[in-house]
Amino acid sequence: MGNNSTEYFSTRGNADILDFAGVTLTGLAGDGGLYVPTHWPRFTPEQIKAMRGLDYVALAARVMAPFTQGVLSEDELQGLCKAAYGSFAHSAIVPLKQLDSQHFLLELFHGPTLAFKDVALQLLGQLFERFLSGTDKKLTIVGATSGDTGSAAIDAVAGRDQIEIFMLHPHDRVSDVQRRQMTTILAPNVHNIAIEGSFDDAQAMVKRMFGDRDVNGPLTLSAVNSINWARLMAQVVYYFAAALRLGSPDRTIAFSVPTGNFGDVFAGYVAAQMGLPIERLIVATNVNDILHRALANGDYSVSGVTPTAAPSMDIQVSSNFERLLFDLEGRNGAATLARMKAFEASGQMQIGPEMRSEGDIFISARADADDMALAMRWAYEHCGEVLDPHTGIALHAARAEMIAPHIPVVTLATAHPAKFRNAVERATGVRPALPQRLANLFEREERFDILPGDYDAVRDYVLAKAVR
Ligand SMILES: Cc1ncc(COP(=O)(O)O)c(C=O)c1O
Ligand SMILES: N[C@@H](CCOP(=O)(O)O)C(=O)O
Repeated sequence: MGNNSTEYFSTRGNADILDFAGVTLTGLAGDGGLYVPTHWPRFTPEQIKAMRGLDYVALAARVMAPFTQGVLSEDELQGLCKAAYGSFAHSAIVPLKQLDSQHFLLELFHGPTLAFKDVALQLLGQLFERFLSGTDKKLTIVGATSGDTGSAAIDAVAGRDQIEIFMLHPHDRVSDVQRRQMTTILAPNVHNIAIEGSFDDAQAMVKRMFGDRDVNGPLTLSAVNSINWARLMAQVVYYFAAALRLGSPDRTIAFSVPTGNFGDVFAGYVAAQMGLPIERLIVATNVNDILHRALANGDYSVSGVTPTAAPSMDIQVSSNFERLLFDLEGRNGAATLARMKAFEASGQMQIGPEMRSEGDIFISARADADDMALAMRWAYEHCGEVLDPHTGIALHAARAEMIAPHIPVVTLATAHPAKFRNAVERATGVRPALPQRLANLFEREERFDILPGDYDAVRDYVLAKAVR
């Protein structure tokens, strides 16, 4: 690690300190915690003003450079971002649309797999290539998906020589388009596993494999989920992009974010720590509302996962909430470790009012099926916009929360509506067509294995199939 490298430590305080290349390749910290930079870098208002007019690639490199210091220069980052975002179907990469006098949509779904995950995962694919090339290292990626991370990660690494990927999704709980986007990629380094269980079960198995010496020893594991710091870092950029277009830093902005694993909205929190004037981050959940309960009244208690029409948000245990808890605990690793261990044992955690008030940039709202459908209908009938269900939930929250009328509220549009054609048709009467690049998706051959929701079965499968 170079002397001036940005350093990363674990939220649980008991893992190796790494530089940017180290955290990117490692994924989950050795003590089970999540890596974060040892301090949040901060831009002055003048530095943010100087970002006005940069195109997305140049902006991305400028915003991310403080996190890659000592490992990648801003110029090197620009080269990687250019390669990553070349496959996006919109020249603005993340176009911003106005809905009414206060509300805006930030479209994050113009990447190859039609969800916001591409913004980070296309870059992560480039980063892996950069850090592995010239070495004889081989990475085995184990990931869990409730529908979108899976295809975006597979697209980013399919066919790469030094990487093999095992992606777990909950059987029959993702949309047919989402499943086919993963299971029709037949590259030999891609393994799709449908597990009998929920996304939470899949995510727990993935984390357990990282700590299992019988797996993470013979294999060198890495992560594509948002437990990997590089994922979040790339997502910080679009908060800057939207806010700059709306007049930041001279104006404060609110964002409404459809939330499941707390990664996307945590990236907004990071943008605020870096000096972007964010008025509020609205955490929008579906009926799997643990985050809404936690932020509204301190009750972070797990209940069963209910399948909904917004399946990518059918999550209860939100990985990145630990990164927020770490900050709310005053960045105290021992306190965070004790809190997380107690939660893992009991499935319950109380967050006191003083601690919640430290995180008062967040507000939250929960949308049920009717709220979601009404918001989707409003967007279609009043603005001519066909939204996917996840975006519908965030738009419901954006309109329900009382944000002062002079503050623009940007709803993150996280997926293309065609990924959820049946739910969109039920809500709006419109059946969105698949974009040209996926037009023959339903004619392609699928390949995946179905496994019981049992850790040993999944671990044995990975060990048997992985090429060492
Ligand atoms: C379309 C869509 N919207 C929202 C979310 C929730 O994002 P996060 O898990 O980062 O909170 C997901 C899943 O990550 C998703 O796929
Ligand atoms: N909603 C996600 C769940 C995984 O979240 P991640 O951001 O941690 O990868 C999905 O679509 O897979």
